[in-house]
Amino acid sequence: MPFEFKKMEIPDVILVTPRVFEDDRGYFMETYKASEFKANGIEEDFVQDNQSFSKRNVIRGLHFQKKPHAQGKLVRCLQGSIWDVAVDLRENSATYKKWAAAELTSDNKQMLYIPPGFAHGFATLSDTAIISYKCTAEYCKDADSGIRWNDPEISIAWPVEEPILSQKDFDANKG
Ligand SMILES: Cc1cn([C@H]2C[C@H](O)[C@@H](COP(=O)(O)OP(=O)(O)O[C@H]3O[C@H](C)C(=O)[C@H](O)[C@H]3O)O2)c(=O)[nH]c1=O
Repeated sequence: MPFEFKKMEIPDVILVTPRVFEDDRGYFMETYKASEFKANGIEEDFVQDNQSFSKRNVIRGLHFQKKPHAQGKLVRCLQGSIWDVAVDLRENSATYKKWAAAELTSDNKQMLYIPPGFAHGFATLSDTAIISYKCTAEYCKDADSGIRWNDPEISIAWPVEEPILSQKDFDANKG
């Protein structure tokens, strides 16, 4: 089994651990396989890949796209380490406005699946971090939305105190 799938405390959020094949040259690993993922609760198809580079203490988020452009995301950290967060915004969910998080690093090679209907954000824990993530819907600027990274109703225990934010994310703080 090349992947291990572990449901988080919000069961639809899934932590995926790939099998890493190491040898004298370095390592190889599969990072996605439709048959394995579909058999383990990640049934959506992915249609767009993104990559971003962030400096220490950057928080990107919390972002989501409004229906019918809601995106699921499969996030992994290629360099450095991030603290990745999913917030359940599905109003009929038993875990509405609850959050789940995982530390994704270039060493642990773990991936977090965040389903459509969730907000996503992360904090950069290393000097720099590069993430790559697959999306189940294409970017739609008009559907782009977000909630405050430090929304008191959600109260995420961020490991960063005075984050570096984009103007968009900073302005979200003005409520
Ligand atoms: C997301 C996206 C952005 N853009 C353009 C729009 C802006 O001119 C520029 C930077 O976008 P933004 O500041 O929204 O980038 P992030 O703050 O990294 O946003 C992302 O961060 C959180 C963590 C996410 O999960 C989302 O994928 C996304 O919201 O790229 C595109 O052209 N295509 C895209 O798919």
